[in-house]
Formats: sequence, C-alpha cells, structure tokens
Amino acid sequence: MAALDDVTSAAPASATSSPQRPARKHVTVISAGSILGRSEDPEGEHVSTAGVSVDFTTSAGQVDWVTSQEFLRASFASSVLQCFGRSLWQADSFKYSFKSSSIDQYWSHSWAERSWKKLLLLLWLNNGTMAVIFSTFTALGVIPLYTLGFLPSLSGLAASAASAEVSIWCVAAGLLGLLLGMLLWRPGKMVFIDKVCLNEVPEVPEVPEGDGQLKQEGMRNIGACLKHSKSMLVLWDPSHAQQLQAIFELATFLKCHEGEKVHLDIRPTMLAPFLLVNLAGNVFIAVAQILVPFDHNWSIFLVAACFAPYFLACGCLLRSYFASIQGLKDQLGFFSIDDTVCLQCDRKILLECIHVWFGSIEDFERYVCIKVARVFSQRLGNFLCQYWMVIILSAPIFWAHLDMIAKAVVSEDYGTASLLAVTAFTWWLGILPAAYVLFIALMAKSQRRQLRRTSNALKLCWRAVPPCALVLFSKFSTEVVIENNLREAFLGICIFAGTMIIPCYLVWRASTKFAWTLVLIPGHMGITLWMTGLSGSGKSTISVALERALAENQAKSYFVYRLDGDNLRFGLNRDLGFSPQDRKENVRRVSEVSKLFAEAGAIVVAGLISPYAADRDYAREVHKNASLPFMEVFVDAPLAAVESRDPKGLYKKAREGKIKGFTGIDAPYEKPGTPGNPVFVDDVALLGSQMAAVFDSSPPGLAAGGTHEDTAAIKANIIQESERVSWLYSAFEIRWQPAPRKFLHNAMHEMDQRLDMLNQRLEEVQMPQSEMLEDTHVIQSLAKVEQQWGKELGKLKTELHQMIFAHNHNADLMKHQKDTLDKIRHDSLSRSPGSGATQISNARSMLASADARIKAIQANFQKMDPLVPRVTALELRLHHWHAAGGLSGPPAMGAPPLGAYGFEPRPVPNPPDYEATVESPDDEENEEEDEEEDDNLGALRGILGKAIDASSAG
Ligand SMILES: Nc1ncnc2c1ncn2[C@@H]1O[C@H](COP(=O)(O)OS(=O)(=O)O)[C@@H](OP(=O)(O)O)[C@H]1O
Ligand SMILES: Nc1ncnc2c1ncn2[C@@H]1O[C@H](COP(=O)(O)OP(=O)(O)O)[C@@H](O)[C@H]1O
Repeated sequence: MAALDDVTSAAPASATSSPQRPARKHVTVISAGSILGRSEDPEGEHVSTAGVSVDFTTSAGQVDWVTSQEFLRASFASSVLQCFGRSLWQADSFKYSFKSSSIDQYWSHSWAERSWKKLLLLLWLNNGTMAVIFSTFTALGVIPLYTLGFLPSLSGLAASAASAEVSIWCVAAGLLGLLLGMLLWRPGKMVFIDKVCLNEVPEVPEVPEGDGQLKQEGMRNIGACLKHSKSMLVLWDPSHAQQLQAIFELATFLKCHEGEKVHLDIRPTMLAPFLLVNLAGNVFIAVAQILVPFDHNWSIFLVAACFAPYFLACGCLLRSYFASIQGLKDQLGFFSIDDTVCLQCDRKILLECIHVWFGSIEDFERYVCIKVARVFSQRLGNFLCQYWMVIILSAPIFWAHLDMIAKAVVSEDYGTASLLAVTAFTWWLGILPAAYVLFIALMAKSQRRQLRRTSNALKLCWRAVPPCALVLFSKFSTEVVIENNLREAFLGICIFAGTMIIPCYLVWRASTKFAWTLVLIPGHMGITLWMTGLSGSGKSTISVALERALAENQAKSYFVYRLDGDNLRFGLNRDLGFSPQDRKENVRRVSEVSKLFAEAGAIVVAGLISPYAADRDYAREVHKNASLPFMEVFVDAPLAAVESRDPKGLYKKAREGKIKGFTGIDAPYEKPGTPGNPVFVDDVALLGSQMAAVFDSSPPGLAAGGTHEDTAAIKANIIQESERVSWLYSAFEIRWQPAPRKFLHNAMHEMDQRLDMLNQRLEEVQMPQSEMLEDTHVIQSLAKVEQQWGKELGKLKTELHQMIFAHNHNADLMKHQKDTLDKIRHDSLSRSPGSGATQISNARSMLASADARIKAIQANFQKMDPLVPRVTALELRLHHWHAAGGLSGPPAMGAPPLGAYGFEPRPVPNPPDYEATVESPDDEENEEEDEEEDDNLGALRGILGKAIDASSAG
C-alpha cells in the first residue's frame, strides 16, 4: 500500500487547480492486487481477500480486471431512453441494467452537464434517423389524403385567388411523425451508462455491502466495462476535460482498444439546443414558405426579418461552442490531474484505476495530453458538418415542398408539381446542407479571430450573408425558372438542379475542409535536444536557427529554450574550468537545468562540447529517469574545418600551447557512437522532421554562415535520432529501411537473369570444345570468353559484393531491432501483471508479429545465397581456362574474392551508401583495383622472366 500512499499524496483529493504545480514523486506501478488491498498469488491471476477468490482472467486467457462478472453490466438503449429517459431521472434506475459481458456502446458523459441536453442528444443520435425517415414517409402519405379531399385546405396569405388555398398537412404530419419516431423508436443496442449500470449496487456475495463498498467496487470495474465495450459515445461539454471520471473513461477506452478498429463518437451536448433551434427555425421557415408565397415584394423582407433571430441564435450557439473548443486546447494540452474534479465519483478509486490501466499518474497525464487531445481534435473540429445531420435538420423544408406539390396536384398543375419535386430534392440534399456548412465554417472562423463583444452581433450578421446569398440565389433562380417556363422547363429545371448541385458540392467540400482546419493543437511535450561537437563546429549557430524556426515559423509556435555551454560559463558555471571533472560537473548541471525546462514542456536546445560519452550518457539518464525524451545530435564538423574557422582564435592559441587541455587539440573528444536506450514518447519523429526541415529552408543563421559541409549529416542525424527515440512508443512499429531491401530484391533478380545469360553463352562456347577442336581454337574461344564476359563477371562480382555489404548491414539492423525486441520482451515479462495487462499483452502480440517479420525478411535474404556459389563456379571455370589455356593477363574480375564475405551477419565498418551504389556502381574503383592487380602480375612476370633468362643464361 506504500505505492498507493504515494499516489494519494501526489494527487490530493481536493480538486482545486494549483498555479504552482508541486513536483511529483515517481509512483511505481502497482498491481491490481495491491490496489484492492489483497494478496496476489504467484501467478498473479487470482486475487484473494477475506477468503474470497476472484478470477481476473477471461476465457481467452486475457486479464481484464473485472473483480466479479456481476459488474459487467449493460442496459438496452431503449430502456434508458423510454418515457423521456425516465431511467436517467429515477433513483432506482439500476433495475434497468442486467449482467452482460458484451456491451455495444459505452455512453460517457459529464455529471456537470444538464440532463435534458444529454437526453435530447441521445434521443436524436439514437432515434433521429429513423424518426426522420418515418416522418418523411408520413408527410408523403398525407399528399394523397389531401389531394383526394380527405383533408381540408387552409387559407394562405396570398392575394391572388389561385394561390389562396394551401396545405400545411405534410409539415404537420412530418412534425408529428418526427416526435413519435423520436419518442417511440426502440433502439435494440446494449449500452453501458453509469447512471443505470453503476450507480446502484448489484448483489455480489463476495463483497460485503455497507459503507458503499459495492459501489466502489463497481467503479473499480469501469475499466473492464470499457474494455468489453465495442464502441463509445461521449457526450461532450466544456467541463469534460475537468471531470476525472469522464476523461478517465475516454482515455481508458482508447488505451484498452489500441490497435483495434473500434468506433468512437464524440458529440457535444450543445448539439441538443442547436438541433432544437434549427428544427424550430426550419419549421417556421417551412410554414412561412407555404403561407407567404415568394411572389410578393414585401415577403422577402418578412422572411428575412423572421430569419434574423434564428440566425443570431444559431450563430451564438456555434460561437460559444467553438470558444469552448479553444478552451479545450489549454485544458488538454497541459492536462493535469490536479485540475480535475470528481462529481458523483470516488477520486481515490479512480486514481487506483489509473494506476492499473496506465501505470502512473504521469503516464495517464501524458496519454491525455497526446492521445486524447488528438482524438478530440479530430472529432470535434467538424462535428456539425456531417451530411446526415444536416439532412435531418432541413427535413421540414422538404415537407413544405411536399405541401406545395400537393397544392399543385389539387390545382391539376402537374408541370409545377414535377418541377417542385425536383427543386424539393435540390434544396433538401444540396443547397441547404451547403448553406449550413458554410455558415458553420464562417462561425468557426469568426471565433478564431476572437471578435470583440461589441461588434459580435454585427459581425455575426455579416457572416450570415454568404449562406443567405446562396439560399436566395437558388430560391430566385428556382422561381424564375418556374414562372417563365413552367411545363416546358422540366429539362431546364433538371439542368438547374444539376448546376446547383455542383456549386453546393464545392461549397460543402471547401467548408468542411475549412472547418477541419479548426482542429485544436495540443500543447507539446518537453524534450531535450543535446548538441555536441567540437568548439566552432556550429552548435550555437544551429541551435539559434532551430530555436527561431521552431518558435517563429511554425503553424504552432513551440516553447523553445536554448542553453549554450559557452554562455552558461559566464553565470551558472563560472566556477568551472576545463578539467575532465569540471566538464563532467558542467554537463551535470546543464542536464539538470534542461530536465527542469523539459519538464515544464519546453523544447530545450542545449549546445555543449560535452566531449565525454559518459557525461552525455549521464544527461540522457537524467532525462530518462524523468520520462522525458532526449535526443543527442552530433554536430559533426571535422577538426580541420573547425580549426580553419577558428572564430575565437582559440585553436591557434591551443596550437601555440597558450591554452592547455583544449578539446580536439590536447584534450579528447569522444564521438557519439552507439545510441542509448530509447525513451517512450510520441511525436518526436514529427518534431525531428520539422527540425530537419530547418536545414532545407536555409534559416538566417545558417545562410549567413555559408553552407556547412556537414549540414546533411546533421540533418540525417536529427531525423535518425528522433526516429530512434520515438520508435518504441509508436506502438512497436518497426521501421525497416526500405531502400536496401528494394535494392537487394531488384539486384538479386537482375543478377539471376545475367547469370543465366552468362551460363547460356558459356554453353555456346563449350560446343566447339566437345567437338574436340584444336588447341588453338580452344584458346581463341577462351580468349573470347575472357574478353567478352570476364569483365562482365567482374562487374557482377562487384555488385554481388555490394549486395553482401547491404545484406550484412541489414542483418546488423535486424540484429539491433531483435536485441531491442528481446529487451522489451524481457522487460515486459519481468513486469508484474498489475502494471498494465493490456500493454503487456499488446506488446507481446506486437513482438510476435515483429519476430515473424524478421523471419520473413531473413528468408528473403537467404534467396541471395545460391547466387554466390554460381558466381564462384563461373569464376573457377574462367580461372581453369586461364590455367589451361595460358591466356594473356588475369581475368578482369575487379571485386575481391566472394569467399571474403561470409553470409553470417557481421559488422561492417563503413556501410556503403546504398542509394549511390544502386545508381552508380563504383566502376572507377574497380578499374583501379584491376590496374593494381595488373601491375602486380606484370612485376611477377618481370621477375619470372628475369629468372628464366638467368636460368637459360646459366
Ligand atoms: N580548453 C578548452 N576546451 C574547450 N573549450 C574551451 C576551452 N577553453 C575555453 N573554451 C571555450 O569554452 C566553450 C566550451 O564550453 P562548454 O561548456 O561547451 O565545454 S564542455 O562541454 O564543458 O567541454 C567553447 O565554446 P564553443 O566554441 O561555443 O563550444 C570554447 O570557446
Ligand atoms: N552551417 C555552417 N556553415 C558554415 N559555417 C558555419 C556553419 N555553422 C556555423 N558556422 C560557423 O562556424 C563558426 C562557429 O560556429 P558556432 O555556432 O559558434 O560554433 P560552436 O557553438 O559549436 O562553437 C561561426 O563563425 C559560424 O559562422
């Protein structure tokens, strides 16, 4: 329980937000057993207390943290929603739930939000589509009743006698149908909602009732219910991120379904009033459309006057919604559990659950900052732009058209009726959705510009102009076509509908895209970028450029802090010299300062010579212990280059012996070599690529300093390092180098073909041999072979040699990956089952798939093996011919003997640049080697010749 005490002391029960957040203790991962105050058996699967044994494993053998199956509960959505959602109001709503290990949807909500909003939204989301279909068919069904005279006509406000009789039966029937559909439709899915499934206590014999223990036990099992849920619906409101239970539910759902395809729906509760206002507004417009025909000069002003409050109401709702999304950015980007509140939930139990599912509070917070924030940004950015929702909203306009069609049919004006049918669909499916989405996008934009309150109303009206213009334009053009062409214009109206659909589609596309750009950007995590390199290598220059690029030229500006070793020696480290001990202390202090800044969320760019690998490892360790990412970037400028720059004249002085112990001259610099242990963090690769982009965009600092000869290397280093750092966290996704693999595959194929060709040609050459030709012919043939294919074979060997290099290098990479996998496997096995069963089981399945991939790639590599003996055989044959035929000169095979490259993976000192080798095999080098061999043989011949001469003379 000691670990638990740590938790509670780290996260006080009072949920007040503290301006100065106390430094947290590191809480070790605790097992579910210790959380529940129980003793675990050695297997870790059965937990017992007071003689109670509870099985934590499912039939599939997975641990799912359910203390009793009784706590896995669900209710039918219809039972929750029936009778105006009475289960949500009643005290004894628990009776509507039942034991179920399968939950279709988990309904998560915040207790701070008003119940009517949540209920209305639930009704809308679950019954809305069916209700609209039902109501539209009801409205359609009314047309024959009206046209056959079963329903009376009403008097319109029109002056002309022809249009005096009108019908609003379709609108009325549609409305009634909508209401009945919403209230009476019974969705059959099984859902979990805490009010019904959790707030009361089930009868579990193992757990004694009293002091709310059962209720607490139910809370403990929330995670299991989330794990057993196939999808989730979040009823979001601005207080959501501050509600510990709500944010825990969402984070846990994401966590325990990582890598699975599950459905997550996040809907703001503000949708409920928005839908009500829109529905009411559209019904009003529909009725106005029927009663006040558009042919009156004054009617347009009347309609506009009626529109205004409706627009204002919608605009205000939308703007407050978008403002709350902006708030979410701060809430989640810098999420802290201390800032959350617990309404109707037990904070202590939720903290226990967080430890079970996330390992520690810090891990949970990080998960919320990164993963949950991203999910919100994806889902909430364009929530209203869904087509089906707008279709439901604008259904009353369609019903109004049905009424007008009914009226036209009664007047036996079938031409107008058919024209109206076309326009009804054009309006319903094209124009109105486009106008809606345009309006929403404009409201989002107005929020981003943060209008001042005084000008709000005016600007809102101004923003309403484009969608209104779109609507009015289509209305006018419809009327013009109807008025002027009537029956003959059927084709015309079809063309009109078609031409309206295209701009509507374009407006829709543009607006939804526009709304998408509203996505919130979560605050970034801290990270330290440790620049190491000789004095004058460019650490400061690159750091300044990075700082500027990250802080100024990004869509979101990062919080960057630069620590320069040289400058720090004037203050923090002024008492230090350049002895190894002092340099160690220098690095230690700067590491600690970097860690503090990174903890506060900064991207720290520290530039220190830090010549000793052990000191840099220490800096890495400091960050690793604080779960902070650390990237070591080697600013790799050679000594000759920095000495020629010598901006401070220090190298000169050092050479003259005026400065002692100068790095690179008479003090060592240990180049960075093997990478350290990866740190779990997300988005570092992205940051790395952004930083690497700095080198492409010639930032001011670098441009002024000219082109750094090692810029490309530094850039590659940053990318490589960031990939390495982010490697583990990115769900164990293993990045294989694609280029060498592709190269190997293609090269093997090509070489296979060329070997076939060579063999074929050799067979041709052998033909005369078998016919026992004279020696001279054989010698001539062999000379031809030598001339034509010796070089070819040499080239082939060179390529195979390069392939073997690539193969060995890839094998090294694989070995590295495999070692890391083994380490992870070892770590995961050594962790207790309470430390996050899901992570471990996920990790294990990923390890298994990674193993399978390694094996597959190894098998692929093995295909290269037969090529080597074939080339060697050819080589031998040529060699024998040489020996037999006494050809002049050695065969032109530039590459070293193939036997030199074993097929066992082994370290290659300087792996070749694969891209370069594919594109341009190093012919020059081969030729040089050829020449060298020629020279050697020439010398040998010379010696032999002299020996023969001497012997003949003797
Ligand atoms: N003996 C000796 N060796 C190396 N460097 C020397 C020395 N004496 C002074 N300087 C200047 O000090 C700057 C290096 O400080 P650092 O804190 O980065 O060095 S270290 O990490 O402690 O090795 C370094 O600045 P930069 O050129 O910016 O790296 C030098 O200008
Ligand atoms: N990319 C570059 N190309 C050419 N010269 C550079 C580059 N980066 C730095 N320099 C030059 O090298 C010198 C030392 O750079 P500086 O950033 O002060 O190195 P350090 O901080 O490692 O001592 C400066 O004169 C600078 O103009």
